[in-house]
Amino acid sequence: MGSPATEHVVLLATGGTIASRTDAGDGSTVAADAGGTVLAAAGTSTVAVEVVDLMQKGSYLLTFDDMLAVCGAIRTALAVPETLGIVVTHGTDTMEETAYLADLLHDDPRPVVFTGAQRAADSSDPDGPGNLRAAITLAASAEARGRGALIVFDGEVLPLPATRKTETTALHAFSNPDLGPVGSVSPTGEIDLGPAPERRSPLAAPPTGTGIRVDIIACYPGADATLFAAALAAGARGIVLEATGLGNANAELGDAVRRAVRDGVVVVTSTRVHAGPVRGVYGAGGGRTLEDAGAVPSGLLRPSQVRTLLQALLALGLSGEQVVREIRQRGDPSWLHSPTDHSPISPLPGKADP
Ligand SMILES: NC(=O)C[C@H](N)C(=O)O
Repeated sequence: MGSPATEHVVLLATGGTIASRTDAGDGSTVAADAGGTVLAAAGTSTVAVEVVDLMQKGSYLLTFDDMLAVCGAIRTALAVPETLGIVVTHGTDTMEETAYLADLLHDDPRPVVFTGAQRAADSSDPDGPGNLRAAITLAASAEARGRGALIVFDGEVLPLPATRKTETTALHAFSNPDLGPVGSVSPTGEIDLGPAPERRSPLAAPPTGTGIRVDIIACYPGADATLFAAALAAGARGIVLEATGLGNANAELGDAVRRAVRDGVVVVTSTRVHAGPVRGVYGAGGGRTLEDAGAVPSGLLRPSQVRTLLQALLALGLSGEQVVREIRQRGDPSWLHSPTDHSPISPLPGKADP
């Protein structure tokens, strides 16, 4: 990579709105700037930054292999001893997926910090430069070590997992409804971080090109099993139910889940609700029925992130039993809450914790 011999931060540029401009042809907003331009917009930095252009895409266009390529580039950059930390500039739409995958695979104390923008680079008041300055500061800091991957956005530092994009246009694009932010970076670069969470052991890097299919199926009033069956027909090895409430579907989907699990498909129940755990409590097609049919409750993991985890586990070729264990452990609310002072989730009646 020809990295500088002095300590530096590596900026991995992938595109997104932070690198986007208005297309002269059709007026749409498209990723256009290389990483050097994105960095220049942030002004001079006290820390040296090496730019690596990985791709130039809106993050809504990324594939699982693209996400793995980002993780591979992180590993390559961390093989250089002078690398202090990594910044990934990324579209906000699917930052929660790539950052979570990076967090799952991260086996190094040095920080990996994802950031982006809500306003394009050619807007009159872009937010990308400020976000990038904060990300570089954090990636170069000793305070951020040992915390895996982080998202820094609009001054807030957010942990993975359970962080997701919760605003389509507001500058405060991300939140973590369950765990909250872990700290902040002020506009002048002061870092304030809470206690570092205990980390689960890292996953091995899955191979690219496996083509393993994992689909998300939404549950809603009147939903039938048509889309679930279509996913299976398309070859899905895993299905995430974006269920209602505590993780509920209906009797028809419950029957479909039972058959799919019997055929070796991993079915995970997540929820469309923003906060709180998924639990198998209700019958008649609710979460209890789904769990009895063999679905795995995702704990605090929302569909975007548990789909990423499931795809990684299946690509690693783990057994069904191992996949289920990993999902239960990595979504476990008591573990995700444990190292911080966030209030614990109150127990629910009717079903013991998994
Ligand atoms: N704000 C953004 O970055 C959204 C953009 N569409 C993306 O995800 O690439």
